[in-house]
Amino acid sequence: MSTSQIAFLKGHGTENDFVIVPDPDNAIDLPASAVARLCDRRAGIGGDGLLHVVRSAAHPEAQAMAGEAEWFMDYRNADGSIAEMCGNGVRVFAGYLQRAGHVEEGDLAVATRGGVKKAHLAKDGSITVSMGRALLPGDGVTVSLGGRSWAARNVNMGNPHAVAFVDDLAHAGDLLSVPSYSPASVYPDGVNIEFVVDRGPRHVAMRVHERGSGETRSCGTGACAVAVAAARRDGADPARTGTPVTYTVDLPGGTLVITERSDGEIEMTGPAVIVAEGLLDAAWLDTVLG
Ligand SMILES: N[C@@H](CCC[C@H](N)C(=O)O)C(=O)O
Repeated sequence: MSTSQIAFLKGHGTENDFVIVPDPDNAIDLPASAVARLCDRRAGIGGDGLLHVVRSAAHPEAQAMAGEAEWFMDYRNADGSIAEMCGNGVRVFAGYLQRAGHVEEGDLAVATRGGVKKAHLAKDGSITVSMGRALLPGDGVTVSLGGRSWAARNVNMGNPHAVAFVDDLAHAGDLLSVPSYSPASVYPDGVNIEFVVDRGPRHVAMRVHERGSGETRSCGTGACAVAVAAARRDGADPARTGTPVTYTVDLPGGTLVITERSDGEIEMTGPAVIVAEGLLDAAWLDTVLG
C-alpha cells in the first residue's frame, strides 16, 4: 500500500517531548506499532509520546465531549500504549492549536480520555491547565529500585502515580531500569513512578519513570501528583481548609508551578515549545503503517 506524506511537528513541554500528528478528520490509523516507530529516537522522529490531534466530533472516544471541546488529544506513550492524560502534552497540544491558527490566546477546552481540560494560553507564552482534582486512594505501595525500597503514595490525576519521597534523587539510580512496586494489584494497568526530594518551603524536585515511556525529563500529571502528595505530607489540604497551596516542582527538563485551589482543582503552569515541522517520508511511512 502506498501512503501519501503525512505532516508532523515536534514539540516539548519542559523537555517532555512529543511527535505531533495533526489529523482533524481522524483519517490516519495509528496502531501501537506505528506510534512506537515514530517515537523511536534512532529509527523514527523520537519522542516520549505522540499527540494525535483530532476533532472531537471525528473520534469515537471523544464524540460525547464534542459539545464542550472541539479538539481531542489522542495521547499515546512512546511504546504505543494509550494513556488517559498527559499534562505536558496538553500544553503542547494547546500551543500547537494556537500556532496552527485553530485557537487564539485565551481560554480553550481540550477533550482527553481523562475528561475535558480547560487551558489558558497567556500572552507570555505560558499555558495554565486546570487538571481536575486528584484522587488519593488510601492504598499505598512500596516502590523498589536498585536494592532500596520506599513507601509511596497512590495519587490519581486521571492517570495513575506512585509518589515516593527519598533522601537524594541519586537514589532513583538508573531509571532506565523499571522500578518495581508491590502489591502489584494496586495498579493493574501499570503506573508512573515519581521520586521526590525537598528543595525548600513548598519547593520540591523530582525524577520520574513513566509508564510506557521510561525515564522522561518531565511529567506534568506527575508534578501535580507530587505537589498533592507533598501538600498532604505537609498538612495542607485546600479543599478542607479553604486555603490554596502552590508548589514549585523542579524536573530535569524545567520547572512547573502547581496550585491546588480551595475547591480542590489543580492548576499547572508551564511552557509549550514547537521545535520543528515536516513531512514524513512516504516510503518510510509505507514500512511503518503497512
Ligand atoms: N508525560 C505525561 C504523562 C504521559 C502518560 C503516562 N506515561 C501514563 O501512561 O500515564 C505528563 O506530562 O503528564
